[in-house]
Amino acid sequence: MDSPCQKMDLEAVNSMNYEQFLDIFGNIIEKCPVITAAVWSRRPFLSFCEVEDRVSEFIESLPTSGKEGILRCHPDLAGREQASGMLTKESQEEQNQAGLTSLTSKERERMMLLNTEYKQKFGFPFVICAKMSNKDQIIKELTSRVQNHPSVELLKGIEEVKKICHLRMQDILCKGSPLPTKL
Ligand SMILES: NC(=O)N[C@H]1NC(=O)NC1=O
Repeated sequence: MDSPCQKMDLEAVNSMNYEQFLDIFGNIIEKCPVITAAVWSRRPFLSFCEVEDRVSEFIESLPTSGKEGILRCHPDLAGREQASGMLTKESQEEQNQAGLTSLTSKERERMMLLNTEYKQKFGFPFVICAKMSNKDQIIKELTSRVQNHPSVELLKGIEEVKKICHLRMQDILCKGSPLPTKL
């Protein structure tokens, strides 16, 4: 379903050139603008929902290594990039909202240990839609998911990527992100 607070005009989106489309939707999948760039060719979209469907189709068409690659583009939660101010603005906002920027030193240490254990086991980072959670739930999930089989975690991680994408799309549409000046 399309977002009820949709402010951006679908016609305007359908008439964007790929640079404009990438400017606005380039980070709906964290640091994977190639996905947005591929999806642009599928215009015209009949709804904003269809943009997300095309993104999901693209992701599902990838082999395991490609899906793992998408997960690897995600920063650790409460990790090095956050500490050094290197997060994308989207990830920064998501981690803020989940309370991950105000962890106690004990919580931060626990997250770091678990993140390291998770990456060593699976070869990709733990991914969860931070905005749909809070720091306590995230630590609990991480503690539990690190026990899973790699094939389960690949599926779970990709499901979370799609949730993150959905909220990023909603955010763009609700904020009525300014259309590119070139239009
Ligand atoms: N590792 C991880 O889950 N990162 C992501 N999650 C989220 O909500 N934003 C991110 O950058």
